[in-house]
Amino acid sequence: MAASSSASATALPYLDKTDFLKLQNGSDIRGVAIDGVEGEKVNLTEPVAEAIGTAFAAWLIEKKKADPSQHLRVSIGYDTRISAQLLQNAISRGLAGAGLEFVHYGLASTPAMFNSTLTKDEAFLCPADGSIMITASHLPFNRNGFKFFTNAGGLGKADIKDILERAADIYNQFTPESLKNSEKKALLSFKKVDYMIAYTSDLVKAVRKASGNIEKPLEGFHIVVDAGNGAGGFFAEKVLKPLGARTSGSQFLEPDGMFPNHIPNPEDKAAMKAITQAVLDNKADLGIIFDTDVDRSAAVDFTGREFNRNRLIALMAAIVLEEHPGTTIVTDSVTSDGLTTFIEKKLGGRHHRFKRGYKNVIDEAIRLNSIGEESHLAIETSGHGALKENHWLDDGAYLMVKILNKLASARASGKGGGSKVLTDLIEGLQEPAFAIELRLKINQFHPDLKEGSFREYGEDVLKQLEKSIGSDPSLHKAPVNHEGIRVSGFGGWFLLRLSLHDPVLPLNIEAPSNDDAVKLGHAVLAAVKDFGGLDTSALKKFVGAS
Ligand SMILES: O=P(O)(O)OC[C@H]1O[C@H](O)[C@H](O)[C@@H](O)[C@@H]1O
Repeated sequence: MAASSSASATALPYLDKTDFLKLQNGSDIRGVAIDGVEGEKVNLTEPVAEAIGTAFAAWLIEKKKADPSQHLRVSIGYDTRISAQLLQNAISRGLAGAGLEFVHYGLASTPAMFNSTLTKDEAFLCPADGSIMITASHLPFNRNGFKFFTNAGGLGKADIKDILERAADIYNQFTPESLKNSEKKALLSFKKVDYMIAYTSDLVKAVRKASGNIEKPLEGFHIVVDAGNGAGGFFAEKVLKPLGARTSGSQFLEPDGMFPNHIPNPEDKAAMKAITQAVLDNKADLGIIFDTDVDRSAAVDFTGREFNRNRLIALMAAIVLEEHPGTTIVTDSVTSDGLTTFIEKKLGGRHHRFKRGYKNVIDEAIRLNSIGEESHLAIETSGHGALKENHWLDDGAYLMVKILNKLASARASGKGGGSKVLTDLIEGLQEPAFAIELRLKINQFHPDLKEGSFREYGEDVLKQLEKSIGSDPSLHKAPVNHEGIRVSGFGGWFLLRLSLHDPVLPLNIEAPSNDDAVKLGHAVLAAVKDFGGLDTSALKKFVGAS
């Protein structure tokens, strides 16, 4: 392990609970880990990360009702961000200081880290009692953060708040001696394994099994991967090649935390354009793209048609509903009306449109199963997706495995090669001619906001919108809606809701034409225009009122 800079610290700057709570991002921790962006001060320092490590240890000991002699084991992995190793070493010191064992996995994916809590194999020092992924997903290079797992899944919002509150107390009790002591302990207990071997071999086995135990079920397929210089490069080498696929033309597989080619994010237009181009240039059968830490993915068929957002959900729903007829597909709130029709009328399933947030969607699917409604797939337009058969693990790589299974089994049953089998699966999906997302910022410093509570202010905006559409006969509020205000009209719909993390009201509009979308935009603008703390400039520009 690298030497610590924190251990030489004499006095750390005082930080209170609020400083720590600012690092919470829903069910993740995220902050600025290194300098390099003007105006963005580092707040995820090494001592802060060390305190978070100790706090997670305390949380885990309580959760597992472990006694101190048990030495719980925690696996730690990271994506390609340049601050990864510093944070890994700091959080390891925090765990070691609290008497826990830790195992470094090095470059890994978020789903692999969760998987390490389920794997039963002492050769890989598994199962881990807890697991930490160091990642900030698709955010810029200077950010980083942590996701935590136990075998019960990813930690939720309340757990993260608890850990950050504990971390604030721990941080303020650090002394030069205690920091030195945890560094010594960490050096003594350092262990490293290449867990990605275990994880990728599970993925390979899954595809072989689905094809009827053929060793190279993807022989003859040409599949290109775009990892955007994130952690997903392993998929070409360690999954596709052993299965027999040709992967030439794959791009940006090398780890580079400056992300020099494009943002690793299947929701990003430039990223999707890059993989589409790679498919067409290489005349490949299929393209696969991942986000930085591989919990999100998307694909591209041989004609360059993107399987992302609603189309990815439609494709996954078609695959899952073949295996589990009638099952419920849980999705996020910004999915299209056409997707509902497709899932319910064409595939014979039920579409349960829930809230935004991958954890919300997964937890809802688990809840439905617990009350007797069968659900096998929880998936977001963002490319996050989890299947019941895969322990509800939020795993972009496993979504792609399901697609590969389909290719391999179609070929094995003589239905031909290529990815047309996938394209055919979503035939009949109606897509809106026009779709847009506008993000309306709430100015937290505006005098209209009482004590800066943007949530309350956002709720007031939503209430006003609800009132206003009630008096417009061309607009109809969705009878069932779990988040924000969803309204149909002019052949389309809009949804205004509070962002999960930011002082923002995202507005999604889908309509048969730009003109219809503008009419829906006008309806929203008319309702919210008097809210001085809401920045409606993007909406005004869209409807041509600026
Ligand atoms: O509410 P928003 O700001 O649009 O963000 C919502 C999104 O945030 C993160 O990216 C989560 O990983 C997604 O699961 C979630 O859907």
